[in-house]
Amino acid sequence: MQQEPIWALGAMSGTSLDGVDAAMILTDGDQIFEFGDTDYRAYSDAERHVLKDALGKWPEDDTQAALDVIQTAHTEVLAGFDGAQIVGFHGQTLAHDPRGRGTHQIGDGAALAEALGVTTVWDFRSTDVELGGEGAPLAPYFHFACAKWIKATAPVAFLNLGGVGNLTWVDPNLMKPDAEGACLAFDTGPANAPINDLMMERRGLPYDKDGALASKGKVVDGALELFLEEPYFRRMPPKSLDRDDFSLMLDLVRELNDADAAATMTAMSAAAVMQAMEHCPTLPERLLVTGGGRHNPVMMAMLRAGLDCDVLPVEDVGLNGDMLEAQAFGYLAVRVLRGLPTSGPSTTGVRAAVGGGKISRV
Ligand SMILES: Nc1ncnc2c1ncn2[C@@H]1O[C@H](COP(=O)(O)OP(=O)(O)OP(=O)(O)O)[C@@H](O)[C@H]1O
Ligand SMILES: CC(=O)N[C@H]1[C@@H]2OC[C@@H](O2)[C@@H](O)[C@@H]1O[C@H](C)C(=O)O
Repeated sequence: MQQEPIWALGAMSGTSLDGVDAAMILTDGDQIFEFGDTDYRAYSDAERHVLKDALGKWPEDDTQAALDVIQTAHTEVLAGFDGAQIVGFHGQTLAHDPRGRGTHQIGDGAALAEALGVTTVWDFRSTDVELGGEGAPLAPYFHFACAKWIKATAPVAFLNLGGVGNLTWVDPNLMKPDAEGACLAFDTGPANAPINDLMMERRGLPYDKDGALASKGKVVDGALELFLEEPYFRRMPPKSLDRDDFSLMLDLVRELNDADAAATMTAMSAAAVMQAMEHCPTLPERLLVTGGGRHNPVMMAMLRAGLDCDVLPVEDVGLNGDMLEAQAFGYLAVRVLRGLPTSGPSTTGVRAAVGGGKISRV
């Protein structure tokens, strides 16, 4: 039975620890009806420091200071929205080891629900991991809805270039995202996180703005080839990564000058995407790029040079690449509320479609 669409407010704090993205979306948990207001709340340097210190920590560790930062920042930004009927609260991933210790997001959804007076869905990844899935990526079912929203009629792929990269191949001709053959999704490899680490180490800067440093360097093939020998690329999807799983990249460029190191690392992230495309059932006509990496012209040019399909920022099809993840968690919150699955065998590798997420009602 068709249910009424409701306004959901999604919030995401990503691996790059820059701040909280928040966005409204009108959905019935199946279709997207409308995108609404968005906002962003940056972390102060002190807050970012606290969060950085907590990366890699597990539930038994003391992460109270980081939790306080997450609760404060989210409450502040989300309280500025009117009309939300439900909140989707991702929280902050501190550690992700789905085949080992599990996955760990901090964020107290019950406290947030109480502070905002709005029912909140949170802890989206644990159930999937407990049932044998990767717990990530979770945006794919939302990407499927986006493919319908942009009225795609042929397979299309979404690429999120955040700290880590993730890809969703979608066949919009199927009815539901959990139908067999509708989605294939996985993390491609490192995207911006190692480049940011290099910039911090070599230049004391948070990132390579507009690929300025990479554009002055040359790609060193030997280092790139060594990188591509990493077994992750040959593992069949679904598969997922933690932010620092590829910290070895920094060692591969240790002897290179700053510009060559930046160019080579940017090429590594692009090459990881090219490897990923080989796993897709078909080469899509369009690769729609979201996340901060779409602002890096060097990375985009490398993708365009290496792929035999159109490589476009999602803005070219009317989506907001800064807010797609926040919108995704609003969309997923409505799916959880309505008992619809949020992941399945082709997105996280979980044995059967599963609806993750706790609901804290007010
Ligand atoms: N103009 C730009 N030039 C180059 N890189 C950029 C630019 N703008 C953003 N970036 C990169 O994008 C990153 C932020 O991307 P994004 O906000 O998608 O990450 P995130 O959501 O935290 O990550 P994830 O999706 O892995 O959780 C920055 O840290 C930077 O590396
Ligand atoms: C464990 C975790 O938080 N993973 C993030 C991270 O950032 C990008 C990539 O790695 C993706 O797997 C995921 O986020 C997006 C929003 C997702 O779940 O789809």
